[in-house]
Amino acid sequence: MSLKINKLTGGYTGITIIKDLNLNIEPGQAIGLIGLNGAGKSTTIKHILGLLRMQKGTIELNGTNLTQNPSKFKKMVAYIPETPILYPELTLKEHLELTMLTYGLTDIDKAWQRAHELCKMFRLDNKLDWLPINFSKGMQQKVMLVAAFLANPDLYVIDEPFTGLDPLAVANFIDLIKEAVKQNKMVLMTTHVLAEAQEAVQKFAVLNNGTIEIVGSLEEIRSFYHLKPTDSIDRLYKILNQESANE
Ligand SMILES: Nc1ncnc2c1ncn2[C@@H]1O[C@H](COP(=O)(O)OP(=O)(O)OP(=O)(O)O)[C@@H](O)[C@H]1O
Repeated sequence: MSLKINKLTGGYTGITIIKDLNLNIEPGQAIGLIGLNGAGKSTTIKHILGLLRMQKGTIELNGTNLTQNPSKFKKMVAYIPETPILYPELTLKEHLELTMLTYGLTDIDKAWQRAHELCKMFRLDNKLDWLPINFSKGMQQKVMLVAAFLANPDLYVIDEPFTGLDPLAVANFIDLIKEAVKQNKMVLMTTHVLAEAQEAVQKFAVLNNGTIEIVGSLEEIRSFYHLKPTDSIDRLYKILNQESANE
């Protein structure tokens, strides 16, 4: 049981963005993927979601190879995008029903009990008949969260989780990630908000020049990039910027 990305090389037609990227996530591990704008965080995520064709390398989740068995692989993954993706013609209730169907949740009573708990947590419990057009951006994001945690997959892939959520929702979200980690789930989240992310993840992976330069705690990363104890962690981005300018 684990996510294993081995020597991934990929990107877009005619453009290589990711080069020989290796990353492992073990059960019960949450990793923050960090790097400058344009470093390739979203591109890496798109590869894990099977949305881009790899040029080289392999991606395996719990022994299932993404290229060889994409449908089995994708059922073990829930994606929480930065910009919510909802069906305009489906109500919140119908989105949740669709999630139950897609992820094969067979115990419907138990699934609805969990759905109600999650909706209550994000103050959506009296909005089951609402359509996405009636929701604010933050509320739409919460619908994505409810659906993902209802799906209860082995791997959560989360893009910039904290933008647009109120502090109460951020705290609830972090609690849900911690709970998932306790249940041996895996989490990969991209973020620029290191302080909040640090509450949810144990380690960060630094993406630079198309590859992962180091995976470690913020302390280990500080030491890897020779940051002084008095330096703010934001200085890391200045160093990465200089490194990519020298490439
Ligand atoms: N559809 C696309 N076609 C071609 N190039 C793309 C496409 N999407 C992104 N890129 C390029 O891929 C590189 C990595 O972009 P990506 O979106 O993965 O960065 P990121 O690390 O997620 O950045 P940010 O922090 O700004 O979200 C950039 O140079 C970008 O211009």
